[in-house]
Amino acid sequence: MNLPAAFEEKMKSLLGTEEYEDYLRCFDEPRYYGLRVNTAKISVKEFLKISPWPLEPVPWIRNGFYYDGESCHPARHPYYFAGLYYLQEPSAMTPADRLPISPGDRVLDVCAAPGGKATELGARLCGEGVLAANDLSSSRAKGLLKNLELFGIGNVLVLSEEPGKLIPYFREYFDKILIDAPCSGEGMFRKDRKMIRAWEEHGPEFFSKMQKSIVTQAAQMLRPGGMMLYSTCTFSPEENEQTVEYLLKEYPEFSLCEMEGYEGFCPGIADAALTPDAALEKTVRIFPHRMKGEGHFVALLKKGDVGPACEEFPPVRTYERRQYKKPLPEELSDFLKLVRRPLDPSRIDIRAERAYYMPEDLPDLSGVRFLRTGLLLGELKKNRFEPSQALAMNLKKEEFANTVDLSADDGRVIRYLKGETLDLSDLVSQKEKGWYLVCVDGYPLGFGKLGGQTLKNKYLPGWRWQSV
Ligand SMILES: C[S@@+](CC[C@H](N)C(=O)[O-])C[C@H]1O[C@@H](n2cnc3c(N)ncnc32)[C@H](O)[C@@H]1O
Repeated sequence: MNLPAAFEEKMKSLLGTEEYEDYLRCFDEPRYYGLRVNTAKISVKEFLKISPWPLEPVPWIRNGFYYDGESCHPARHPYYFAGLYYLQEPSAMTPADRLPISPGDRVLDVCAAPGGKATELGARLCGEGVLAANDLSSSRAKGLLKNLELFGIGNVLVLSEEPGKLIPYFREYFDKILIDAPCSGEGMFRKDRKMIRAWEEHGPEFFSKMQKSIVTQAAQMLRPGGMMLYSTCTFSPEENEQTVEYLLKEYPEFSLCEMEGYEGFCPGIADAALTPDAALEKTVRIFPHRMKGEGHFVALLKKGDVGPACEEFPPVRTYERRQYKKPLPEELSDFLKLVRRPLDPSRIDIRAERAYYMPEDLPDLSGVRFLRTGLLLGELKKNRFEPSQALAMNLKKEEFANTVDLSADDGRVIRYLKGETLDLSDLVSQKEKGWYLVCVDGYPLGFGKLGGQTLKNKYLPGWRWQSV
């Protein structure tokens, strides 16, 4: 294994020469493949009943499992297209799992693309509150939007901004913030050898400056009493303990919190800070030679309360609701009669022929670069309404009046995902027609329009199943 000499030296001083040998040995072991169940769509118990593959629990993550990536291909199964799980390296499941989220929270994921953590944060909101998922890279933010839509998360903002630009809009707005920072990726050397070359171009020093700026910007958007989780997939103290140390120095109202432990977790290294601080032992380091996952660092922090106890949780600021003032277009209200879920009409916003269902209590976002605000319900076309793929993924089967439910081994499922027209003469009568929600084993995949026992395919073309 050809590791940069400077990296080797630092790892030896971090681990000691003997343990460093254990670390090197794990480069010869196979990588781990992980799958995280989308609990917004299916419980872990139900998923285990229908899982097409043997799964082994990731012991420190409630909804995380190992699978055999050499023989199983969960990304090529209809359940993946139904958004029932996310494929994620097991250690990378830790940050979102250890940030406590309650339905109704306002949550910000500052560096969110492609959505490995944001999808879990969104699932735990259970449709209440708001998830703002941001990523500086607008091309990566497109993938983030797709993953959030696939997961069925509708109470979202997908933003693409430099975090400092967001401060005036969201000062002390969020209850929870996750910063999965851009980093030198040392923890991924074992899984992805390309990271070694990247490290040689931009190492810890480069990323540490960026991280300090991101954490201090994010700190200003957290409300007093709120919680922040900082994570990286690297080992270097400059990017881990020292970034946390910097935040604590700049914002003394923050303090480190204990998080739920696991026997393989190592405490953060107090001496790795510029001024050693025992509180840093509350942070967690994950080493690939100590447990079945790649290298990570996770720190959970709380923003101090202000003033006396009665002000501990200042009232949540509310904003004037932007309302669509005119009555809803008839074609939209007709379509919404098929949706069996209480919708608040004042949350429907129509912009440029597109209808959205907006999260509550948003600040005015004019001037922010975004890819999505709210759940895209669909498009108003000439005298008709076309529901969106995002809406199909956000609905549960029982929340739509007309459904076609196919079993995963019915060949029509893959044909539907490929964009083909389906013959449904065995399932529906001649007189049935209109919008149908197509499901696999009870989990929505997308819409189709039925007429004469034939289903016209309305699956989003950009998401179609590609033949290999
Ligand atoms: C470690 S990755 C995030 C992975 C993501 N949390 C996940 O679990 O899928 C870091 C991300 O930070 C983004 N990024 C880099 N600089 C940034 C900045 N200043 N503000 C926000 N995002 C930034 C990168 O585009 C990259 O997508």
